Amino acid sequence: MNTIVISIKGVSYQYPEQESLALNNVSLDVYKGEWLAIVGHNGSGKSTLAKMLNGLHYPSKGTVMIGGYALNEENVWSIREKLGMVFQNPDNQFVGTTVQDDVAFGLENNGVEHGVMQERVFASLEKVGMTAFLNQEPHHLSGGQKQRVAIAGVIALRPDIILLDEATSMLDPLGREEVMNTVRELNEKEGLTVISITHDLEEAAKADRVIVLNEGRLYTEGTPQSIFQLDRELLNLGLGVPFAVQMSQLLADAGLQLSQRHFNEEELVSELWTLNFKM
Ligand SMILES: Nc1ncnc2c1ncn2[C@@H]1O[C@H](COP(=O)(O)OP(=O)(O)OP(=O)(O)O)[C@@H](O)[C@H]1O
Repeated sequence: MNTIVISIKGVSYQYPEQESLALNNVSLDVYKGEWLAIVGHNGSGKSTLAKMLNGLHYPSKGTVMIGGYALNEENVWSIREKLGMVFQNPDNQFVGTTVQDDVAFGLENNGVEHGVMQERVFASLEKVGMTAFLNQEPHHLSGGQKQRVAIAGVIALRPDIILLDEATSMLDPLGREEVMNTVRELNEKEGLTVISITHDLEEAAKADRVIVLNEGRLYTEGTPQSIFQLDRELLNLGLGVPFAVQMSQLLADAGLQLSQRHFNEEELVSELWTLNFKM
């Protein structure tokens, strides 16, 4: 995991007519094949960073390199081939009248030959477990299914990096799990580099590495384990530690040693279930 696919150096960004910086001297690297979560309270700069990585904003100061290209107007289309985005609202992302038309849209725009396009559409839908819905109209799907189709549309274009900008925040718990499992498979089996921008720390717990933004600055970074140990500091930043982490800590304080620190309720319950309590 040592190849750098994104390098951000000393980046600042200021919106016109805003006094404070939306991004303030941010430096970070993203490594090939990792799953990086970027978390932060409202207004911490997450969306500004996501938009920058998609070439919608250019740094006021500093440099961004993505897949070997410097971020500038000349390279923006090459960069968008390397980095695909999935956005928050599943309903705003559809352009096709059927699932397969939708996934084919980007390929058609890129002039991919018909036979190749059909193969890629099918393969992409297979990777997200949606081949049974080829001819369905997208608006008949659940939120989680819609986001999986959106992901298929992105991976059909074969990017190296996928950026999920709050892609699960409008979904119910089942939809969230569906999307997260899909992303995990793409990350593990296909080696896709994943950046997930989220305010949900339970989701961030699934990442290899977490970056915390606060008021436009990189506050800290580390494994989910090390970030959750910040506990009260996270609360001060407006970020809640997941319930399972707090509960595991309370149980440990009360003398109940669990085999590991659990990040979600299902894992915690499945261990607690196996324990025999002496009354
Ligand atoms: N289009 C805009 N014009 C002016 N200021 C903006 C604009 N978008 C964001 N900002 C400001 O930039 C700062 C960072 O906002 P940003 O949306 O990047 O944060 P965020 O972490 O994504 O927040 P949220 O979780 O609420 O989306 C905030 O102070 C915000 O008010």
